[in-house]
Amino acid sequence: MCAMAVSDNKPHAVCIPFPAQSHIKGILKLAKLLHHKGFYITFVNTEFNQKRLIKARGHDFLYGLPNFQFKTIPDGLPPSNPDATQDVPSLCGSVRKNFLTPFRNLLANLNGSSISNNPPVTCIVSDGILPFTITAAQELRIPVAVFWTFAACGFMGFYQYRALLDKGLTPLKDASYLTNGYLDTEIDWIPGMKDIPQRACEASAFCVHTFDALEENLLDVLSSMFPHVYTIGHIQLLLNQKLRKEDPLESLGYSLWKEEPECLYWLDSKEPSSVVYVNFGSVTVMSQKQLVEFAWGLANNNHCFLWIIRPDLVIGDSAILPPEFIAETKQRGLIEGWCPQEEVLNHPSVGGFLTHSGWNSTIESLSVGVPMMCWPFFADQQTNCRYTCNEWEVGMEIDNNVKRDEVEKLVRELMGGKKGKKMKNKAMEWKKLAEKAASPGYLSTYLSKSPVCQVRSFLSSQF
Ligand SMILES: O=c1ccn([C@@H]2O[C@H](COP(=O)(O)OP(=O)(O)O[C@H]3O[C@H](CO)[C@@H](O)[C@H](O)[C@H]3O)[C@@H](O)[C@H]2O)c(=O)[nH]1
Repeated sequence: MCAMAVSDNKPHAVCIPFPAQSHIKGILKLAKLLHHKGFYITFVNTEFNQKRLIKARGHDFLYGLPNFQFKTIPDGLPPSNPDATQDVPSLCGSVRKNFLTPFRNLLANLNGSSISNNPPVTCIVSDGILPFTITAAQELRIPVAVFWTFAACGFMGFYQYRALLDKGLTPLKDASYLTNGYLDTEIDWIPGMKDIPQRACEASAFCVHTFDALEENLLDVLSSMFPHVYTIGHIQLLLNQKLRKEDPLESLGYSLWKEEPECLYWLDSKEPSSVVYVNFGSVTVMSQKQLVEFAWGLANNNHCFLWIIRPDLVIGDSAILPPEFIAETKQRGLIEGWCPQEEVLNHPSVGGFLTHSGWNSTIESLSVGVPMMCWPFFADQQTNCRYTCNEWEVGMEIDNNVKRDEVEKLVRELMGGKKGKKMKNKAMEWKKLAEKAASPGYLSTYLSKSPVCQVRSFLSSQF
């Protein structure tokens, strides 16, 4: 009688992310919260990503966590660079074709009492973009909560793609449509059920990584489309409250690349709000020419910068920075391959963030009051950028065809101009609202205001 008997009574959540960095991070954070709520957790990675996590964090990170285990499934893709993000379209194709069978087998093994060492599976917590998990949950007749690591605006953007295609509004006919006024076409229809990304409405709960003050109108629309929509708040703020420093889960990290924490010491040596932090996330790539434009844009003003250049950031080759740039900026620039981003954004020396507008980077920046310069690349990033700049008023967009003069000008504005100061004040307002949305006791205020509930009520009531 012992640990096993205690575990036996626990609800058991099988948590599965889309197999890419930001999704793994988001779902792993949610898994930690669920574990804190008393769940037994099985966390499912692809074999490829599990190897990367072990390489970046050491083998021990998989073990020694009570009631928390990692399992793997194959991704069905041919071998690729083990230190680089896999090709996203190929991954999406493989998720559709190859993931259901091994996932189903894994669930059967977890429920096969003779060989498993865990309680029976009681629910699935799945990334919103993995429809096969809904099939698996229906087969086992257990609830499935989908978690969107996108904002509500990003989700709605994806949702509109379908309608835009159906109405023939996209793709654009030719390059002249970029400049002939076509892009000002007003989108004035109300979303209809037929366009909802497939299967999401079959989930037992629909959780979004956002907070209500940020996206109130869209959340109201979403909650009229789905029966159980929950905003989770900025998940790291919840974790900060819940997990004590000595909690073994605290040390469970998320990065597929080895983090280089030395940059935090470098930041310690800088003045408050004096450093531009530059990071394009885990998927964005750029040409060598674009890299050089960013480099000279950063060099041609006097601000310090911390620039994270992933080994696979530049298309088809390793990043080559001009020696003159290195010489000119060596006193005020630091270049690393990957960093503990949230600690960097939280550092008092960071005054602005040049980002690709991935959702995690955006909400991480908003939640600590750091204004942004946005260079969106693909997917939800253009939508996030638009909201960051126009709705939340904490960002300035850089043209896709990036030029050094524009980068130089916008960095200057961001770090000390009138607009930069206004954006900083606004970012501090969002920070307070994000903290409020994650504070104890916030639930009741929220429930009385809107039908969208917080994930905490979902966690305590669903299972
Ligand atoms: O040096 C680094 C760089 C990034 N990160 C973390 O990696 C995540 C990056 O996520 P995100 O900003 O969302 O960018 P992508 O990695 O590009 O994320 C993909 O997935 C997101 C949804 O999860 C989408 O919003 C993006 O458009 C899509 O590209 C964040 O949590 C960062 O804190 C680090 O810890 N260290």
